[in-house]
Amino acid sequence: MHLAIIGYGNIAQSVLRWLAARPVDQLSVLTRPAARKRVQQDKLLSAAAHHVFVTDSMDEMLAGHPDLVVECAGHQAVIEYAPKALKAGVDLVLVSIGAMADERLSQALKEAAIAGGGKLILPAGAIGGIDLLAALSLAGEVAVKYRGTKPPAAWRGTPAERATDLDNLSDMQVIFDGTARQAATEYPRNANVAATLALAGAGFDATRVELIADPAARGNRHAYDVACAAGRFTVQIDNAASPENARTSVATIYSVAREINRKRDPVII
Ligand SMILES: NC(=O)C1=CN([C@@H]2O[C@H](COP(=O)(O)OP(=O)(O)OC[C@H]3O[C@@H](n4cnc5c(N)ncnc54)[C@H](O)[C@@H]3O)[C@@H](O)[C@H]2O)C=CC1
Ligand SMILES: O=C([O-])CC(=O)C(=O)O
Repeated sequence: MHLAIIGYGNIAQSVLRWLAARPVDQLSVLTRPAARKRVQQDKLLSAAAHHVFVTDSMDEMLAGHPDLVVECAGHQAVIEYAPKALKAGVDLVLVSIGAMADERLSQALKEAAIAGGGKLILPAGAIGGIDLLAALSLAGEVAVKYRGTKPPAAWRGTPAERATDLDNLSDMQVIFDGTARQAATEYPRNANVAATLALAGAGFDATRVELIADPAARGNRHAYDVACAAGRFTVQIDNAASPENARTSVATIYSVAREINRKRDPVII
């Protein structure tokens, strides 16, 4: 298998650490130009694959004909690179799924997938139960309410800083109440789960979202309720935060790992 990864941050490096136990044949990594030399020297790469290529050019990456591209670099990188990969006919795992809240970008990605033949794969990321939600939403209208809770530090550098004094919170506080579209747009590094639920279920405008800063939180809690004619269910996960990026839950890393296995294994679940 030839795996290509866009970005070389917490998720990318953690996935490569996991790959060392079962390396891929070829690995291409797309970094920012300033990081390319440093990344080339990282021993994680040679442990994760038999042949390694590091580049800062998407065209160069696609010229190697990867079997699967995994984007884990953020919403701006989705705009820059995702349509190109799909147009080239390569399957793409979109980790920064909240970028799909932009209708024009979402439409452009679908059109690129149709034109090129690459599949746009939307992973479960930090949440679970997406299989059931997507199935039930085929049976009729679903009502979905999501609550995302993280420690105050995970909300630094976001609009939550204007809503509350993150450094002096003594109790949990709702820092956002609105739609999944607003949440994914205003919190691009913290509300991808809201977008995942919206895409699997009721859509970006009907999915209700609360984001909460909680000084007592030890990790990232994602909880949601689903109600529809075919049934009701509730999911709650208390995710451990990634050591390298407290905003990102460890489950996200293994959701990417699962998508890599789904591409290379004969039996998939
Ligand atoms: N679907 C889900 O449930 C989740 C999705 N995410 C998404 O995954 C993204 C990555 O998460 P982490 O790895 O924890 O973040 P990170 O900040 O540790 O790593 C992102 C890396 O991408 C690089 N990058 C950014 N723009 C780039 C570009 N144009 N070209 C090449 N490299 C670029 C950065 O330099 C950085 O090294 C987040 O920004 C978030 O949008 C994160 C958590 C959960
Ligand atoms: O990793 C998580 O806990 C979820 C996250 O950041 C997001 O939804 O963007």
